[in-house]
Amino acid sequence: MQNTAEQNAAQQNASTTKVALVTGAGQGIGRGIALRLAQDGFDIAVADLDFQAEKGAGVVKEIQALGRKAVFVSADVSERDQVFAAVQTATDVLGGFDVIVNNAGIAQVKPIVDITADDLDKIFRINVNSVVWGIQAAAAKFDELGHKGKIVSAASIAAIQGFPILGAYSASKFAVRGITQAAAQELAPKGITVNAYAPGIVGTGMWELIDEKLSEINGKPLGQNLKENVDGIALGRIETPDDVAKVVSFFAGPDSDYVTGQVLLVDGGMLYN
Ligand SMILES: NC(=O)c1ccc[n+]([C@@H]2O[C@H](COP(=O)([O-])OP(=O)(O)OC[C@H]3O[C@@H](n4cnc5c(N)ncnc54)[C@H](O)[C@@H]3O)[C@@H](O)[C@H]2O)c1
Ligand SMILES: CC(=O)[C@H](C)O
Repeated sequence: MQNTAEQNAAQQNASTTKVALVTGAGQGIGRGIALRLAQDGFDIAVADLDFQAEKGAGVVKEIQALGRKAVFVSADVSERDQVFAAVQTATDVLGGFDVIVNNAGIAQVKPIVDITADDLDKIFRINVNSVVWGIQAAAAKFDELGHKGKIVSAASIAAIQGFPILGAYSASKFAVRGITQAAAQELAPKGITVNAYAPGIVGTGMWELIDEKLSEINGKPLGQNLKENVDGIALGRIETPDDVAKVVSFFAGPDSDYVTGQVLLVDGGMLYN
């Protein structure tokens, strides 16, 4: 049977339009990544916790205004079944699955001597287990769809050098680095690349919280801890979500096809390797 021009066009679109799922995309760095990948031509699943649904819907509208398809998916990334369900929803609604960005994460601001078992359990479930679930869900979906894919996760400067009073957080981000290196080697035979971005001091809700908690601990005025950290950045300004999104765009796109297992510092010049 001969295809009509319309069928050909639909097939062409299905084979060229790519789908990315970004976790923690209701605000901050995740929102920046979702918008950038939409500009790159991806249709986007905006995943976040249920209480972020309104913000997520706003990001969906921003993506649609860029001419791409988008959907909000409610998911707690610490729950394996919710991550798998989010990948399935993205595939069903957007018609494919090519990239996962395991971006969602939390910070905890506490001296090591005060960290509890519950603290560690919580931060590892959200920052580390989530990355494993995201890798598993994406790799299974790429297999099912019979193509390669890209997995990108959020590390941090705290994945390269321990950050004082962010000990549990640093440990969780070191773990993301280890998982990224291991998964890259395991999944390379399938043509799946696994990389991570390591931002420095990004002006989001996370640093508002870190600054506030540090100030409670060390008595410095609000804004002072943030300022001191920004003062140490060689490029002389605080980082924006867009600065981070440019690196994720590279990892999600074809220019990084020969790059895997890497954790790329995007910190304006704080750490050097
Ligand atoms: N802000 C920084 O300076 C900085 C620096 C380095 C790395 N990072 C990392 O970048 C990522 C994004 O940070 P941000 O600054 O945008 O933080 P943010 O707090 O502004 O946003 C985090 C998002 O993740 C979501 N989230 C939290 N727990 C979740 C869960 N269990 N399931 C699903 N979503 C959840 C939140 O609802 C929120 O929308 C994090 O992994 C963070 O560790 C941030
Ligand atoms: C929050 C974060 O990862 C760095 C320490 O700014």
